[in-house]
Amino acid sequence: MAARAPPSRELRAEFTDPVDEEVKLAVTLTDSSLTVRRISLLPSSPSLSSSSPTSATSSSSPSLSSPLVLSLSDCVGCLACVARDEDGGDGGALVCAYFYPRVRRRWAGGVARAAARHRVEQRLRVARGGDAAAELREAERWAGAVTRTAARHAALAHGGHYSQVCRMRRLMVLVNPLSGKGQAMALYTGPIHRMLTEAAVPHTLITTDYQNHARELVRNADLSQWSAIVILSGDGLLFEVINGLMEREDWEEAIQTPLGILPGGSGNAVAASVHHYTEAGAVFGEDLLLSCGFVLCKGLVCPMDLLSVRLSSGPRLFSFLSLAWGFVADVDIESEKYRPVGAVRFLVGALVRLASLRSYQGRLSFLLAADESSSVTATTNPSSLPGSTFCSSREQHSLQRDPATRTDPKEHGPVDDLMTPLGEPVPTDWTVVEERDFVLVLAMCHSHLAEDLMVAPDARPDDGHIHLFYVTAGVSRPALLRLFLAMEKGTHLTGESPHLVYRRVRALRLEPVTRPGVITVDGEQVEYGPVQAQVHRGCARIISG
Ligand SMILES: Nc1ncnc2c1ncn2[C@@H]1O[C@H](COP(=O)(O)OP(=O)(O)OP(=O)(O)O)[C@@H](O)[C@H]1O
Repeated sequence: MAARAPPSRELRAEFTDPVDEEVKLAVTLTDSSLTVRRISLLPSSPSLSSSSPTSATSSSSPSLSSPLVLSLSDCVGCLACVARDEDGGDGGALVCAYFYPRVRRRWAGGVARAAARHRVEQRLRVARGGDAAAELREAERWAGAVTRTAARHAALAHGGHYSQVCRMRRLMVLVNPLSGKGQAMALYTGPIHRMLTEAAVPHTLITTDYQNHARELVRNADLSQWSAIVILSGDGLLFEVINGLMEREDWEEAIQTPLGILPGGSGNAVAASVHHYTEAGAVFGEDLLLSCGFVLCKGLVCPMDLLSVRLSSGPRLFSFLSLAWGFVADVDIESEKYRPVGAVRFLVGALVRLASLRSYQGRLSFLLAADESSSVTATTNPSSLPGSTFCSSREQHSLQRDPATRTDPKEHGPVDDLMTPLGEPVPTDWTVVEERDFVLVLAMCHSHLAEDLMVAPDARPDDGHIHLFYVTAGVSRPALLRLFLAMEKGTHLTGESPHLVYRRVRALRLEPVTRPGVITVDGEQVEYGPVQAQVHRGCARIISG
């Protein structure tokens, strides 16, 4: 076999088909692809024989079949190994390259759906020459070249915004065996373990035994041993991990540990968001798992915003996803009882709650993002609601924002510089919403609230915005249902519903008056009462790309 490296950084060689040693394969590796052509022996043809890379017999000349072009952007890794023949003897050295290109499949009914990743394994056998060690070295040389070129291709394609997960240390893969329908372990032992092996990603699997196990683990872990922490579960386990990291003395360094997510829960909001950021069409279930597994193997890391959430009592929380009150929070908590049906639990819960639709009284204030239009419909308005911390705009102008001096000195994490303490009026540059009756208030940091709920299509992990939505009372049941159905494709914002308001903000405060009620942070129920949050841009890091 004659391998050479022409000036164009191409690598060319002739391999044989692992199934049929008689079949020769002409292989070319460029910066962007691996191309494989079968070399077939045909009756002499002057034009073909002149371009042939191999010698041919006197009665026939080699021709190249149409090429199989595999894009390195779809490659997770490439390994070298020794094949075994049927008797267990040395079957030659193999190069095994693993690709996950997107293909469009169809529903049984013939309706087109988004392209989903599927696995393609390309095996090449080094031509036998009698020196098994040299053949294995050649296979390793090719496997290394394919792996390095694919990694370089991924880094270049995504630009300087992304860094790469260190391959020298291990991934900590946390699995909640009870998440979703209780199938998370099967997802690991199936496609995920295979993918990580193909990508040669060293990792250690840890299953959680109880609630807050992951939180304790990461709070006390020697993080220098781990390249990233990956969650194969629902968003609840990610909530534990982020808050565990933020509880550490070395929180500033700890929260820089790259975080990866694989969908194993029932909502899988962050996994669906990570897939959305790849700019591919929506996929669900195992297709989403493969997409997130692929992103994980590529290992590109970008900054991720966190919300600092303050309740009227207790320590502050760090949120990466959502803060909800009203319809959405009620559905999330009430649908727990339908957990065995998986993601459909939210739909069932929404229909049940829709039947007994109610409104919730309270006050909502926020600090608009700098690039939001100042001509907002929400305006300041004095209130006479009980327990009000509202003050008129004149009163607000006389206030100083001095939050840094009001935080607990023992508290870990970034200083909340946009909020005044709960119980004091909001700063003067905040907007107080005139309406007092809401059907829902929902603040989002990512695009998706569930696999099939694209609430904030334009959200990006580090855009520095809280995507705030609220629906005011008076919305009809059909209109609210239409709104949620439109969220599957993210078209609800173009529907011009007079009851739906969307604002990009940097901080918000919610003061519920209706009691009892439910507030959730990242899908976890928290103390009911006044709550406020501000964004800390790029505070954490997520494997995305
Ligand atoms: N072994 C365990 N036993 C009991 N609870 C656990 C265990 N491991 C994790 N938990 C807790 O279970 C809760 C739900 O977990 P998780 O979010 O992973 O799954 P899910 O609720 O099915 O998914 P989603 O959040 O997408 O709906 C979390 O609050 C987590 O802290």
